[in-house]
Amino acid sequence: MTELLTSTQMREIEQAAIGSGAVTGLELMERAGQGVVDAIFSEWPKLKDGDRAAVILCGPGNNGGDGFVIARLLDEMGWEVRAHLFGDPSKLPPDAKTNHDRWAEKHAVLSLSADDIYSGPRPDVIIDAVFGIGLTRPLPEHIALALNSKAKTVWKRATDIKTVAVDCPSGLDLDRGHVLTDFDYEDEDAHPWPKTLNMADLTVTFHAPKIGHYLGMGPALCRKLSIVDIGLEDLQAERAMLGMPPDPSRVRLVEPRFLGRPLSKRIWPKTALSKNYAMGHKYDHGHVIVFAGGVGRGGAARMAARAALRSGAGLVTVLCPPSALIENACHLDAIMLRSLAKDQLLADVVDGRATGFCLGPGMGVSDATRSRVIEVLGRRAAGSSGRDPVVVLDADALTSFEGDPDALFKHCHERTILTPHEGEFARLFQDLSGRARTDLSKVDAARQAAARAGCTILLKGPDTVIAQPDGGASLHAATYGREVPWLATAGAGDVLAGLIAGLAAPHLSSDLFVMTEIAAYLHAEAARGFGPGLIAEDLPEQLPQTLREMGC
Ligand SMILES: NC(=O)C1=CN([C@@H]2O[C@H](COP(=O)(O)OP(=O)(O)OC[C@H]3O[C@@H](n4cnc5c(N)ncnc54)[C@H](O)[C@@H]3O)[C@@H](O)[C@H]2O)[C@@H](O)CC1
Ligand SMILES: Nc1ncnc2c1ncn2[C@@H]1O[C@H](COP(=O)(O)OP(=O)(O)O)[C@@H](O)[C@H]1O
Ligand SMILES: [K+]
Repeated sequence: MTELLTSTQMREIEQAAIGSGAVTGLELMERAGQGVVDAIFSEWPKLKDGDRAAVILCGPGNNGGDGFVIARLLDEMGWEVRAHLFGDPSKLPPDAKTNHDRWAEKHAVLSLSADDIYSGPRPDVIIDAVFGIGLTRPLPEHIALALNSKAKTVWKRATDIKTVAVDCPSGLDLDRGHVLTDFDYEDEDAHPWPKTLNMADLTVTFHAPKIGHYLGMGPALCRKLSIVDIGLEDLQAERAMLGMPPDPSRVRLVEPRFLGRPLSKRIWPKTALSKNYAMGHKYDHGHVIVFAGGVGRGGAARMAARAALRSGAGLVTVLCPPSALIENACHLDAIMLRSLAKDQLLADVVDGRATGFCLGPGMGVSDATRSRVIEVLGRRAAGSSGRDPVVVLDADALTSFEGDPDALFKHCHERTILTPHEGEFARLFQDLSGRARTDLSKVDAARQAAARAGCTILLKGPDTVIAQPDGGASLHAATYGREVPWLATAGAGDVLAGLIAGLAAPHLSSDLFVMTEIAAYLHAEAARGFGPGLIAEDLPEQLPQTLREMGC
């Protein structure tokens, strides 16, 4: 699956399946438990050999029920199994109780505390089936201590003991990717990570990944994600393939897959790009205008301009103050250059054929930047194209509106995109910032911001969220095998702004949201292709190879 579900959506899908009579809750629990066991042997085939032992940690809900299924299945395979329960067995929900009782007929059910677990013999596998999508509040402290990844070091060769999380490492909020905690931070201001961390070697989830698997701390705690089909597939298929407008009720992952299968390179991103059109004239591919700052501050804009030209724009022009003309002329060839004095009108130097604008990188935080942004947002569709020019606002173009964001939002139109990192986002949307949004996921914060600003928002990070005002949202994840920590380098965001402008400016390109998804993907793929040691200048130069590899 390439759609990420909320806990509520997962419950609805499960309830619809049970309500239709297609399956019972008990059958789903059996498939879930079997799926976890299969995933373990697929990940570590050697565990099939020899005498093996498991510790199963079960919680008070259906996640715990999955745990008792796993305990029974491993026991039937000859494993030495110890099951621990947190909670009162008489209060377990019906299916979990059935599986608990089946286990308890023949085996002891131990209590769940660090002392009880770690005083026992060394297992090969620890199964964390304490909480899944039903977590509503921070873990009780004694459970957090029992689940602390460091606790298993009391056993020899602790790093060889595999921890497998059922649905998620317990304590992770699957809607937000936060760890709920109400005790002991190491140092709340410096790094708001909890003191005890529950990290899995493998996380097995059911039907589809949940949003929290991909946001915030999710990937660091889940480490590796396996999605198990429990037979709900036909009931809630994905609806919106990449390249098509997003389904506002879902969040899609920006990766070339659909319905669990790889998407052909002939479809995405190729068909969304204007350079598929063999007869195209350079103006058909759009003219992007990038605004540069003053003397010595033009590098950011030049990198954005180069990314715009490499990604598909037919023409790119850098506009700079007259004083910076010589500096820029020394650096630019294929990219055109014009000077624009502070009091000069844009219309004096840019004709109506400009189809894309990129403002912010290196421009300076000032009233002059604000005025230019508003002037550019006032330029609307020219001629018969019917499409407003795309306007990408990044960095200083955003910060210039700190304290008065409505002055920006009232001018934004549907071909506008704001591309903040968390710091810039907080300046425009203080109440939705990382610190403020305890009850809101990064995805919902970006959705609300997009609705407020009336335009598309790309909120950066290893978990980059793209959202539009109708709630359509996607998540580009540089995680689970696509890590590119070396992309956290000065100027990488400037390149992304230029990429979006270059991809979305052509007349024949798909809509802004779809092109922004492609930009985020290309950006990370170029960084992956180049590898460690990357600096921002390398990104535009890597693009031809990346585009070729993506079949464009
Ligand atoms: N929804 C589905 O489609 C399926 C769900 N299954 C399993 O069922 C799980 C969901 O089951 P539940 O909805 O029962 O939820 P959980 O088992 O995740 O937990 C719910 C229970 O924990 C309690 N609780 C929550 N936070 C607590 C805290 N901090 N301290 C103490 N108690 C706390 C709740 O009051 C409730 O009793 C999934 O994660 C999955 O493992 C599977 O059996 C397969 C199908
Ligand atoms: N750890 C990371 N993994 C993957 N991508 C990252 C990571 N950190 C930052 N990025 C990406 O790098 C870019 C940095 O942009 P930004 O913060 O605006 O930097 P700058 O202003 O220096 O250009 C963004 O596209 C962001 O998503
Ligand atoms: K769990």
